[in-house]
Amino acid sequence: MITMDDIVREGHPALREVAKEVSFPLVAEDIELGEKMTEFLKNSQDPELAEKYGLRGGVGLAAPQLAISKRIIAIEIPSMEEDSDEPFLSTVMYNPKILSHSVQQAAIEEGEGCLSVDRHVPGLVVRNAKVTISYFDKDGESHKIRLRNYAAIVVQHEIDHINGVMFYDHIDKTNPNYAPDDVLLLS
Ligand SMILES: CNC(=O)c1cccc(C)c1Nc1nc(N2CCN(c3ccccc3Cl)CC2)nc(N2CSC[C@H]2C(=O)NC)n1
Repeated sequence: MITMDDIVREGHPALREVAKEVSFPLVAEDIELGEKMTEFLKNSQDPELAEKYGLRGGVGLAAPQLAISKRIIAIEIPSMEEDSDEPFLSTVMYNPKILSHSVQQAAIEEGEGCLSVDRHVPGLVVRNAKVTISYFDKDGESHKIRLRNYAAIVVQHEIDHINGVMFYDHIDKTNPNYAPDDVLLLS
């Protein structure tokens, strides 16, 4: 299973590379990798397992964070309703691509965290509020989905990783809390 020891931290070159597309049909290794990334995110969200294995909670993970320079991301966003067992978004995206996005921008009011960044970096990470994404699933099927708000932010954060971009690259240097007047602040 993937633990925090497998996640590379700032300074590792893989975090600043443009990752390579995967080809289809996927090799077994890339299918298994996606499954292990999803398993990590689920474990990281389980209080007992997170405690037991010392995992930081995450809702997204990109292959470059495992020093694997491939365009693979895993998203595991739990549903907002406490009682529901179904996650809001649970998927492994191969060769994800932002096809289009809204003019409207959004940011997490409390800022963003990253499993590869062992420090608190304050500031607003202003992103597109809505994005249309294309990606392939493990069977090579093509998908096109529209995401908004928190899910859109998470997917953009992970797609940044496969392009060698870190969330703090987006934070305004002179005024980290600068908010464009019509940005949607999510909390
Ligand atoms: C500096 N302030 C902050 O970090 C910050 C501060 C407050 C609120 C938010 C919302 C913040 N921001 C933020 N919180 C998260 N989590 C909240 C906790 N959660 C989680 C943790 C444990 C169990 C289950 C779960 Cl669900 C996991 C996800 N995740 C991200 N990001 C940025 S996009 C990719 C995503 C990611 O997975 N990062 C590792 N940002």
